Amino acid sequence: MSRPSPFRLNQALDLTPWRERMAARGRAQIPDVLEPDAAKRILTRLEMAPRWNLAADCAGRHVDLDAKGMEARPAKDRAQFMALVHEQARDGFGYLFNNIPIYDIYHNRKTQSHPLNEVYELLNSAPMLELARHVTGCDDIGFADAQATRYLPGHFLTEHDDNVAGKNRRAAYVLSLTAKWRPDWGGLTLFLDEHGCVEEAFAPKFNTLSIFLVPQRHAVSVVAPFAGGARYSITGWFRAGEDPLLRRA
Ligand SMILES: O=C(O)CCC(=O)C(=O)O
Ligand SMILES: [Fe+2]
Repeated sequence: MSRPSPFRLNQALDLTPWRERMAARGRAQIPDVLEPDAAKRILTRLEMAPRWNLAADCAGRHVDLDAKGMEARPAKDRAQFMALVHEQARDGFGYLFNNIPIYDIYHNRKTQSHPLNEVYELLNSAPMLELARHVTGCDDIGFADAQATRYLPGHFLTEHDDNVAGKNRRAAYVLSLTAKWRPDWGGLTLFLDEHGCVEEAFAPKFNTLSIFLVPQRHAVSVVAPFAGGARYSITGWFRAGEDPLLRRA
């Protein structure tokens, strides 16, 4: 028997404007998406998480390091690592941010009591998937994958379009849980047109759900050295069909 979810959508949400915005522009930023208490409790779980990975593209290779372990490395090693990450980002696809792989953790039998499993369940709850189908018009959305992300000063994600063959990603989402943010701290989700101009930017905002259709060119601008906090989100994709990992024995 499944447990009742501790996290619920805001029952008073009117999705009409966001569905219209999505139809017109392929993206929408929905405020107050969860019950406020739910958003606060998820943020607390992220703030208390004992381990964050440092995810990066280092010389063209994806690496997942232990964020705290990296901080403890000699300055020379860190500088060498950063030089490779920056070189990759300059003209290619690059990224540097902290993450917790919620989807993988949920599907790993060894971590059945992980505090973020309920976040996977929220994203895959009937009301959330119904919201995603309703707002995007993609009726075949059947599940969501998810990771928690934390962008600290210097973190970024360069331009890409989220399109990966075989993943059936219909729409990307970013559930922002950043309690206090200023757009001049960076960390903006930038949407780019075919000329490389910024069409629109979504700033982190507590308890908002950004949804945008795949494929679509976008980037996360670098977080400023003077940012007054961390940019916390749950991000992933609403995907067509059944979650392939639910078919385990
Ligand atoms: O965090 C964001 O605003 C966007 C994240 C993103 O584009 C991605 O993970 O592919
Ligand atoms: Fe993306």
